[in-house]
Amino acid sequence: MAESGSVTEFSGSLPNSSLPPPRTRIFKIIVIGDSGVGKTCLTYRFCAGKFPEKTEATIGVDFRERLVDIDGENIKIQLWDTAGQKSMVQHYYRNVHAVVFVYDVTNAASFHSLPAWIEECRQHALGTEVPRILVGNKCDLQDSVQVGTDVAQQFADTHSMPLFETSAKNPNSQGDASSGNSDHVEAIFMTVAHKLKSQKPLVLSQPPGAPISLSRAANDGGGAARGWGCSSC
Ligand SMILES: Nc1nc2c(ncn2[C@@H]2O[C@H](COP(=O)(O)OP(=O)(O)OP(=O)(O)O)[C@@H](O)[C@H]2O)c(=O)[nH]1
Repeated sequence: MAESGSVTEFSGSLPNSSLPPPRTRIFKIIVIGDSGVGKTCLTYRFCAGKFPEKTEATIGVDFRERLVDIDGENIKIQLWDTAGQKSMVQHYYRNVHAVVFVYDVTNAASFHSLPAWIEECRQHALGTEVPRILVGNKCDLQDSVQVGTDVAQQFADTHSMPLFETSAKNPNSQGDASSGNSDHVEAIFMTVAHKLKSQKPLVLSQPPGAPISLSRAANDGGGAARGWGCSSC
C-alpha cells in the first residue's frame, strides 16, 4: 500500500530489473528512563528476540535496530538505548520520531522520575507532537510491585500517552488483576512503528535487507494501548 508522502524514485521508463531498490524508511525511537529500569533489556528483547544473559550499565547510548515489514513496506526501527542519566548530548535528541519512557514497576522512584525525563525531552524540543509511550517494565516481579496500574494510567492519561505494562524478561507473564495480561514487548514497539508509519511522511534511507516478517505482532500489537494505538494504524 502506498503511503502518502513516501518517496518513490522510480522511472516509468526503466525495466523492472533496472529499478533502484526501494528505500527503507527509518524510525528513530529513543528509550529513556532511570538507570536499571530495563531499557537495555527491552531493546534487546525486541531486536534480538531474547532477554540478554547479562547487562552492564549503559554508557552514553547504545544503538539497536531491526528491520520489519509493515503492510509490505520495509521499515527499520532504530532503538536508541540511553544511559539513565539526564543531560544527554543534544545529538541523541535529533531527528527523533518517538520517545519511549520506561519505569520499573517495582521501583517507585523510577516512576517519580518520569516528570524530569519528560522535562528533559521538552528542553530538547521533543514535546507532545512527538509520539510518546509509557512502559512499566518488570511485570514478572508481581510480588514486588510498587507502582500500580491505576496510578500509572492516571499519569499516562495526564500526559496523553498510552501505557503498556510488560516484562523484558518474560513478556508472556501475567499482569496484575487490574491490568490483565501484560503487553508483549514485541507488540509495544510494533505499535509505535504502526503509529509512525501512519503519520510520518518519510525518513531516508538505505537499501533493503531481508525483512523480518511480523505478522503476528502486527496483528496483536497494541491491544492494550490506551490513547493512540493500533486503532489508528
Ligand atoms: N525481573 C526482571 N528483571 C529485569 C527486567 N528487565 C531488566 N531486568 C534486570 O534489571 C537490571 C537492569 O536492566 P538494564 O536493561 O540494564 O537496565 P537499563 O535501564 O538499561 O540501565 P542503564 O543502562 O543503567 O540505564 C538487569 O539486572 C536486568 O537483568 C524484567 O523485565 N524483569
